[in-house]
Amino acid sequence: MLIVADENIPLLDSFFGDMGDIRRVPGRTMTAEQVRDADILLVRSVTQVGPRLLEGSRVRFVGTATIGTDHIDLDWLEQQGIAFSAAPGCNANSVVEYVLSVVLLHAERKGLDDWSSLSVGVVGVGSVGGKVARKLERLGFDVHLCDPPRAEDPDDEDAEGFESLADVLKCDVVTLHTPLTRDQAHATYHMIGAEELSLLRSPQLLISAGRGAVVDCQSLSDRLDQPDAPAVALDVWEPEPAVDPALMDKVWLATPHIAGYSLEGKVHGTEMVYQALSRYLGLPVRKKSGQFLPEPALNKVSFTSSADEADALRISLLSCYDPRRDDARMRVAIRGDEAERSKAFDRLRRDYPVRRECSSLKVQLKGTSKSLQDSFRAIGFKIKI
Ligand SMILES: NC(=O)c1ccc[n+]([C@@H]2O[C@H](COP(=O)([O-])OP(=O)(O)OC[C@H]3O[C@@H](n4cnc5c(N)ncnc54)[C@H](O)[C@@H]3O)[C@@H](O)[C@H]2O)c1
Ligand SMILES: O=C(O)[C@H](O)[C@H](O)COP(=O)(O)O
Repeated sequence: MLIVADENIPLLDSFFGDMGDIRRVPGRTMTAEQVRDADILLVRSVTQVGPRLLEGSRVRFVGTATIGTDHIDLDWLEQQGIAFSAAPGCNANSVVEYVLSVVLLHAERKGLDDWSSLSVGVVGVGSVGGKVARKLERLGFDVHLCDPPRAEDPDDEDAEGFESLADVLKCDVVTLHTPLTRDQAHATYHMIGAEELSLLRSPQLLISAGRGAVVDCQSLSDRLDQPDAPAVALDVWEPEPAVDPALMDKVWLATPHIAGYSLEGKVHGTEMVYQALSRYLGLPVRKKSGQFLPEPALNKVSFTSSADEADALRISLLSCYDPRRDDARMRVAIRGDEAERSKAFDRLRRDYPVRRECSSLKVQLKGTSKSLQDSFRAIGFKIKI
């Protein structure tokens, strides 16, 4: 069996080595020629999968080690009888930690003593947005939710209290977690356009961590030229990989589509596709991720009752993930003509440093308040009292 795989899928040999021969190819430029004799195709978000890539090939199973599926022509795969699996939720926690760190830095920049005094609007309340909302609620934030497809779904038992997009855009922070969809009810392509952007004003913060084209980035660039523009944190761009350097200069935090790039998120993505392929082939479905996610023995911090509680939370969260490091790397790397910028964007992603989630950090909280301990638990740290 021949498996053709994006070379940037981690742990290909460890997960798929016993299943067949693996041919690694660059995902961004994958060609029909490279996949023609494959039985299995494994991709990430940068490969467009549809008739142009697969017509005339032997491929019977396509797996994407990602949450998003907007790069896959799902209808065509179904018509062809080609099995498909994504990795829903694999890196949701990583995106949540990106959002929490961005909100923390925003509150700090605004000089707020209590970050949870901010109201947060979550647009798209699925796997990622739902987790963002639950964690923020546990941390005491005033959270508002917008998800019209769920609000209209009669079978969704938890679909309560959803608000309109216009109402949610009144929050201090608005964070976008919808898929990119076109030609369907509540399509999200350019959902945040000139009109919506005119409703967002300084000192509000817009975070975009779903897909770039959910925001009309030309309108965003124009809006950011105005003096009352909101602050913006962009993890996803329109277009990628050729990020517009003028837009990058105007946004507060610029990161190269890495919100989901924790080690845990990447390993779980590969494992979920491996398990789906095992089921498809009728092989035993094993869990292998644990061996690649060791407990980092050195990652321990401790605070006592004398610690400033806000500082303890801040130090711990930012020591796990500080988006300013990714922002700094991106601003240095993205330069030159379109081809150079595209290469730099992909290089930043390919060579991304190992990033562990908060659950990998052991925090000792001797003699601290119950509310601080609850906050650490809500974020996902392991705590020792
Ligand atoms: N930046 C990153 O690194 C990164 C990482 C993971 C996922 N993503 C993106 O985030 C998206 C969401 O992931 P998920 O796991 O939460 O998906 P999901 O399918 O679990 O949830 C998406 C939610 O968005 C809702 N939605 C759809 N159209 C909407 C609209 N017009 N307005 C408001 N809500 C709408 C859906 O009803 C659903 O509840 C993915 O599709 C992917 O594109 C980005
Ligand atoms: O959809 C997802 O899971 C994320 O956007 C993911 O982080 C994309 O990563 P890529 O496949 O582009 O490496």
